[in-house]
Amino acid sequence: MTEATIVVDGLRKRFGSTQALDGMSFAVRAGQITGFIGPNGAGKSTTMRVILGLDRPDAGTALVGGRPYRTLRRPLCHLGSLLDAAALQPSRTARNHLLWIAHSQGLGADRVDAVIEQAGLQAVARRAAGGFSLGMRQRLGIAMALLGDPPTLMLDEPFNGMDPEGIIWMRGFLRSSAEQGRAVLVSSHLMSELQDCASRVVIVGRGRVIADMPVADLLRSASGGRVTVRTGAPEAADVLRAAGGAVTASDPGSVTVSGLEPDRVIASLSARAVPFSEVAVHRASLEEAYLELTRDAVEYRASEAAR
Ligand SMILES: Nc1ncnc2c1ncn2[C@@H]1O[C@H](COP(=O)(O)OP(=O)(O)OP(=O)(O)O)[C@@H](O)[C@H]1O
Repeated sequence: MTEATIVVDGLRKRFGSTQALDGMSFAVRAGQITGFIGPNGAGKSTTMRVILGLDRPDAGTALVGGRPYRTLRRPLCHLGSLLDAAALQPSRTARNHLLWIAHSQGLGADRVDAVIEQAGLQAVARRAAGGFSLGMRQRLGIAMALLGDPPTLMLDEPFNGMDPEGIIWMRGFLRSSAEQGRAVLVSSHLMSELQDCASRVVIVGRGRVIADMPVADLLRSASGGRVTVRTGAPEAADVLRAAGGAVTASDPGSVTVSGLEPDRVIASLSARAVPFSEVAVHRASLEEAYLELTRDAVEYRASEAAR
């Protein structure tokens, strides 16, 4: 297993009566995009702020490369982050903004030109950042995160305000960062943005981790092993039950069964000469899997609000 670059262990944080973090623990590994996903208020931003030393936890630890972020001598060379894309000095050009940060970290102008190119900002680098769209600000934030060429990136809602072209660009950027060996933690409350991009997801609700697993496993568990058979044969459901399947839906044109592999479904029907025309394995989208897992966390919030 690759070395973990961010390790969060047992974080707790209370704001007044709100328990924002309630035992948050997970690790982010090199060469992977880890999606950090949860409903509004689940504690994603607070966790990221704690990792950066911007909020102090009531309990627990957050380490970057084995050390607290605040103790790192050149932090931008360890962890690049995008937390609030709107936080800019509006009259400063994008390039000057980057030069200013680079200078404060002992980095040269060569790094500034490199990240302007990596973030696709060449055409607007000499314009005042105050006039940037949110999508352009996100790109400027990405450029800032890359200044120190860090092994780890942590991005809070980087798809916010991006147009479809920007979203595709961002996915490509995240993918190539992971391919280069970086550890990438990306928060989002939209699963669809991370589909086909994250290899692992940490799903959170109510300040703690609900699921932490490879995306492929999450999809497999959410699909529930359901198989739909297109058949008009009335005996199909009974045959599949007799083979050990649980029939979850049955209508004149099809039967849906769980607990049987597609091969077994085909073999059972064929053995009894039951005619069928199609066998389809149900694949859950990441969105469906996520909604299934976070339903309780969301309902909790809704019922709290209703009180
Ligand atoms: N500075 C603060 N003062 C008071 N409450 C806060 C503060 N920061 C966060 N909270 C509360 O802590 C909880 C977690 O918030 P957080 O922003 O970490 O969630 P999130 O998962 O990032 O949500 P979102 O998807 O909406 O950004 C929320 O109930 C929020 O209102």
